[in-house]
Amino acid sequence: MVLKSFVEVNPESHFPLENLPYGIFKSGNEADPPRPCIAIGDFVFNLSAVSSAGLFNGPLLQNSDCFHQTSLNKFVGMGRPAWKEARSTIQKLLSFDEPTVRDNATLREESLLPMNKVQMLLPIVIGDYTDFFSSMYHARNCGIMFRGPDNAIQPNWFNLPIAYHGRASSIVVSGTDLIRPRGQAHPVGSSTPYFGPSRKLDFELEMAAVVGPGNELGKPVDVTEAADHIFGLVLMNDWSARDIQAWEYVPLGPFLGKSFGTTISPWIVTLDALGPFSCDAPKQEPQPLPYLVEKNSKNYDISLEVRVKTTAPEHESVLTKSNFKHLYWTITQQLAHHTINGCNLRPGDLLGTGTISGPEPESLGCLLELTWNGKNPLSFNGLPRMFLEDGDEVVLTGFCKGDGYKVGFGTCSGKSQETVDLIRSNEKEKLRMNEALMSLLLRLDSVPGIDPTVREVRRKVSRRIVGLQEILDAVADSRVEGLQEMMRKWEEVVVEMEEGVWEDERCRTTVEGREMERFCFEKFGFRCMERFLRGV
Ligand SMILES: O=C(O)/C=C/C(=O)CC(=O)CC(=O)O
Ligand SMILES: [Ca+2]
Ligand SMILES: [Mg+2]
Repeated sequence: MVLKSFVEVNPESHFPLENLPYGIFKSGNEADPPRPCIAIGDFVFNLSAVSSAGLFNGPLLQNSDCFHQTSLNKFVGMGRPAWKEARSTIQKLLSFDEPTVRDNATLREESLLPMNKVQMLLPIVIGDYTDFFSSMYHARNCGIMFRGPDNAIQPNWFNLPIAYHGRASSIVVSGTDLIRPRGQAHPVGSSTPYFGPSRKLDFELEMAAVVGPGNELGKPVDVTEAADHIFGLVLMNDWSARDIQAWEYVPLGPFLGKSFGTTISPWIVTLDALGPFSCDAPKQEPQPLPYLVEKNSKNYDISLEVRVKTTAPEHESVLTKSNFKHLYWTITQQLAHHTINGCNLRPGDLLGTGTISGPEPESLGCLLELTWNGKNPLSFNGLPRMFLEDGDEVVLTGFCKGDGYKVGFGTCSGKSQETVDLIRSNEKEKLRMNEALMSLLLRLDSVPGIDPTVREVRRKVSRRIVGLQEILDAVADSRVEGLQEMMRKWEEVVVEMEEGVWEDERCRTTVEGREMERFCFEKFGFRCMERFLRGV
């Protein structure tokens, strides 16, 4: 039976009375501090206001200040009895027949705020973040790509949940722009590594467990009690720069290829809300060692989807549809394994599942797999596409399907920032690009040009570099116009110059022309500059 709230909830909404996910919101009023809330339909329910009104009257919460905090850490650290008490109070207060909030106009106005009028922040202060590698399909695909089919999955993978220690400081909430990372890479077939913006920016469809009560240093959590240490789940995108990652990860694992950004959804859906959607986890063969054996090994049936919105007007593609139930290692096994050496977890720590790929080609959880490391481009709006470009917005979503309702996570989205936007907002970025153009001119000077054809090419390339400097200045100076207008003008100027200067076949076919192209790609790596320099 569908629970009914006095707050109207559309059947397609991710946030009915059965869900009640937790977040931290900031109201439009500058003076109001961030506060805990839950989502109900299109509203947030301010738990600080509810607590101030004395409505959390159970034994664990009535004298607690856990809802007057700027993060959920204190509440999640209180453990399952407090979570259950809060859930039952909130569910009652919001139910259709309960007059306490429904019929109190002042309290209603204070506690129920339209979601589109508030800003959602990171729900927790994340002290530590670990990312697992728990989908067998993902592990196998990566293994085939990197090591070939004969030893795709390393022998340890079936015996323990593999993970790496991630970077907590760069975890951001959905809606935060991402800056394309720069780093070292070493393309196959090249003799030297280069430095520049990543050419293989990727997303990873993941979910992550939010740790509730932690454990004392030296005291592992038993796998049968691990669920009591998990408050809930969020959607997570572990952005990955595949070129940087491939060059750096042997022998100590991922480092700068992943630590530049990780996005999570603002809503934490509790394990209590997910309970009705639990399902059997895959059978594990060989049976793991006793400390990882669960009597009931549970996953959750959560449908997941990734869409990408490109800068082409209104262009959106669904890239993949997967499901949380495909994970081989459960979140409780992950947590038990994490603590088995005595390592202590703390409230608010985040445990990523790893990329959640399924068995079908349509259920792969990252572009690395979907394009087979760039070998099989996808088609975006009719154009071939291997990895993410500036301005692409990646949107993860996920929900459980109940009978007449959904228990969902909302969205987890992030956009790789447009370079023009960066130039305008960041003086250092403009300087960096100017320096790159200057060094390009210097380098051009060192290309010998005795042959008249080469001299001619050099002259044309240097004119184009000067043209680029002018464009850069124009973009940076023109602060009054909107971004859209700026983009339109930028593209127009680029096209104009392409037509005017780069019409000569020789520029594209000479060694110098190709050298310039490679150099600019490494230095800038962004779409319009590349196209401009390539003249295509
Ligand atoms: O199988 C390998 O050698 C490496 C695999 C990966 O690094 C995959 C990866 O990006 C890990 C992740 O899903 O975060
Ligand atoms: Ca990952
Ligand atoms: Mg990442």
